[in-house]
Amino acid sequence: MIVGILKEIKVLENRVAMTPAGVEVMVHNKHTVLVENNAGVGSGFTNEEYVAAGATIVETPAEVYAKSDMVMHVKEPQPQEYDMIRKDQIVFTYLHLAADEPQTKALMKAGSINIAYETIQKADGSLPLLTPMSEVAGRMATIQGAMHLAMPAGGRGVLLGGVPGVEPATVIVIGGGIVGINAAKMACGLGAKVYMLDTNLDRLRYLSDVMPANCIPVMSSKPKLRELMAEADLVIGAVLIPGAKAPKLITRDMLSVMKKGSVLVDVAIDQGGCFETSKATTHAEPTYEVDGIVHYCVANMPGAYAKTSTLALTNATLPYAVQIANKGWKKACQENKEIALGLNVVHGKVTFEAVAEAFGLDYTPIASVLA
Ligand SMILES: NC(=O)C1=CN([C@@H]2O[C@H](COP(=O)(O)OP(=O)(O)OC[C@H]3O[C@@H](n4cnc5c(N)ncnc54)[C@H](O)[C@@H]3O)[C@@H](O)[C@H]2O)C=CC1
Ligand SMILES: CC(=O)C(=O)O
Ligand SMILES: [Mg+2]
Repeated sequence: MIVGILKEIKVLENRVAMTPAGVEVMVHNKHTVLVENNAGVGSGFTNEEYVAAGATIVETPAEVYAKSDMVMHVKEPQPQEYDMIRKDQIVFTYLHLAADEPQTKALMKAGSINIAYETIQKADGSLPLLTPMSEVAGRMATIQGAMHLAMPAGGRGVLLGGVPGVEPATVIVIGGGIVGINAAKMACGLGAKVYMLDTNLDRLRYLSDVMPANCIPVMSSKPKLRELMAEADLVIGAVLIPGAKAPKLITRDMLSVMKKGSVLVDVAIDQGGCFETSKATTHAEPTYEVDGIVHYCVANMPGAYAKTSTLALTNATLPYAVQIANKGWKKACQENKEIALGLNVVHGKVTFEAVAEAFGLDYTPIASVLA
């Protein structure tokens, strides 16, 4: 198979979908790898390193799309790429379709096979290609929240850990999954008072076992959220219903009980966001203010720490990419249910129920496209 690695074009996105080490593995499996010019530079990999690993450098994204059987990105294809995607081409990347109707329609029109990193799922419910970036984004959420609590950044001037004789800040983490536990670990380490909210009682039991004493896991409910909003200095949104649009848990009226200059970091923004007042921002202009509350809603947070993130992401994606390249998408999906669950749009049909539901489109079960 010919595998094409595209250069990321989202604002200040520095990750790349395959490292030179990954190219070596692909070439060893008898595949041809095309890498767009300078695709790896933001992550510290030169064209020469890719060539030494066996790749061919191509100049333009149009050439990558025109020649590849499977294209790999990190972030979703951008509007200027929609017309380059070919019928029957495999597109393997983060897609986050339930929050993005234009992209869903564009991929349907293209007739491509679109496999989303974020909905590939193991039998135990875990999301192996989302996990590494959730680890990065969770840790980063606390760092960004702490930075934006500084007054020059628009915040209320509270240091997360306080100092001897002065109380620490209160951090609320909504969603106690991978993003949530990583955010809370950092906030606890800095000495904040941390509440973690989740609706899954087993998860709350686990958090209660493993987290330090300054972390308080509590059952998530609207009244509890409303009560905690009044106390919060920093709120981190980290909920997920896999593949679906995020539920809006903090409504605009709830901002009125918050202290002015508090900070909301909506990590779930890639699935549409869990605060009613969230809208996606970029690393170039990451924050805006609503009713005196600072909002940070960057949809590709790990792109800012590209050297760590590219290695973490490609450790996870490569084994799946190799299976798809070795077997073709259909056999890879037939033999590995985890990959089949990544199928979101196939030959114009929406094969992920939550995406179809989000836009009132017809849903086609995966089994019928694999038959
Ligand atoms: N903005 C960015 O750059 C990035 C965003 N993300 C996003 O962060 C979000 C969280 O991802 P993960 O932590 O990996 O997911 P996860 O599946 O590990 O955790 C989600 C948690 O939310 C909980 N939950 C669901 N509904 C809830 C509710 N109503 N109230 C409270 N808790 C609820 C679940 O029980 C689960 O424990 C996803 O939308 C993911 O795509 C992940 C990485 C980077
Ligand atoms: C998961 C995701 O949206 C990201 O890594 O950018
Ligand atoms: Mg997106």
